[in-house]
Amino acid sequence: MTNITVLGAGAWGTTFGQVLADAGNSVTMWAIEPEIVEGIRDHHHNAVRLPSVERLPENMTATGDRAEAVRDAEIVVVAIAAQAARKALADFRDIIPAHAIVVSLMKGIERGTNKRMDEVVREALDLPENRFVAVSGPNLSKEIAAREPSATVVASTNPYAAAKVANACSTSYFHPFTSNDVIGLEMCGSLKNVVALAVGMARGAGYGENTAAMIETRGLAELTALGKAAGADPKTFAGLAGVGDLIATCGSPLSRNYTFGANLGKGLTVEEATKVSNGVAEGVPTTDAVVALGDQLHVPTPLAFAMSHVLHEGISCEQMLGELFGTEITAE
Ligand SMILES: NC(=O)C1=CN([C@@H]2O[C@H](COP(=O)(O)OP(=O)(O)OC[C@H]3O[C@@H](n4cnc5c(N)ncnc54)[C@H](OP(=O)(O)O)[C@@H]3O)[C@@H](O)[C@H]2O)C=CC1
Ligand SMILES: O=C(CO)COP(=O)(O)O
Repeated sequence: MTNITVLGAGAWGTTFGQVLADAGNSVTMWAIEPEIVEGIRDHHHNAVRLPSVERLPENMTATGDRAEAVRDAEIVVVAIAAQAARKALADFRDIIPAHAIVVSLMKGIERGTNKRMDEVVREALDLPENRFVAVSGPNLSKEIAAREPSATVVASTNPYAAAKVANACSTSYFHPFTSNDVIGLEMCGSLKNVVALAVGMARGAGYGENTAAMIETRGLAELTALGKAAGADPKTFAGLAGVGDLIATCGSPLSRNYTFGANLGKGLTVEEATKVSNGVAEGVPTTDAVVALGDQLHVPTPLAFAMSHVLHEGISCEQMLGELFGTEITAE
């Protein structure tokens, strides 16, 4: 049994907490909102973020006190909305135990700095590379919360840390694979959200399978090119964290990014789609960061560029699709 603390009791943080508890660990959730803390601690229920689970495991508790949350942690899992992570983690910088492994579940690129979450977490906590682990894959929280069979990828440049975290989250229904490609994992998880926005938009506008397949495949080419330029292993993009997560996220209304895009395709404004979103749609702020990262790495990002015009200028789905390809015919 390992003492594990999860920072952020959102839909995925709480679900992953349940996975860790099911695997036999002692799990402490940390959340800001007293209502969420009391719900998990006193009633084993997160009515705000994960109402579909009636009773969370007994070996799962919660606190709003930062020092108490991490005091005995051997593993600290971060599941905070990506754009808020740096600021939220600053308060934990001096209190996380010296040898604890820190795991990021987040899928986003920081707007303004264009940094991946491995970079943000390590900078915010002053964490050495060998204590950082990323987890990413086709992991729609509601399905895993219902204990439906799923797999994920656990990546670290330190094989011992990856193995420790993989063992800690292995259950009969949740199967972790390990990898050493942290950059690839981060790029896949973040960029697929932008692709899901575009696919959702096309679906919301009424288009079918061909259009969805076109966006997903061109999106995969875009995220692979950008990932390679950032230093990722191209093999990662063909795996669970790449194609796997694209299939899950671009194909399900359980995805907040897909749903956000679908609402845009149905004619809602960005403000209206934000209001009805059930949790964070990371692709929205990440879109600008992907365009900026593309400029920085000299990689064309037509899909992210077109989606940034949707988000900032309100262009239609037809216009967005029109922007994906120039008039010139090129080799695939
Ligand atoms: N849901 C899913 O299926 C999956 C999600 N992910 C990724 O995991 C991350 C978290 O997602 P998820 O839990 O679903 O999102 P939710 O929208 O359900 O929750 C977001 C979490 O971030 C916290 N948060 C937001 N702002 C702050 C802040 N300033 N300080 C501290 N905490 C803050 C929220 O706290 P509060 O509740 O108090 O607002 C909440 O715990 C995202 O990056 C997402 O892409 C990855 C795989 C699957
Ligand atoms: O990352 C996810 C599934 O793997 C969840 O997607 P959303 O954040 O769009 O809900």
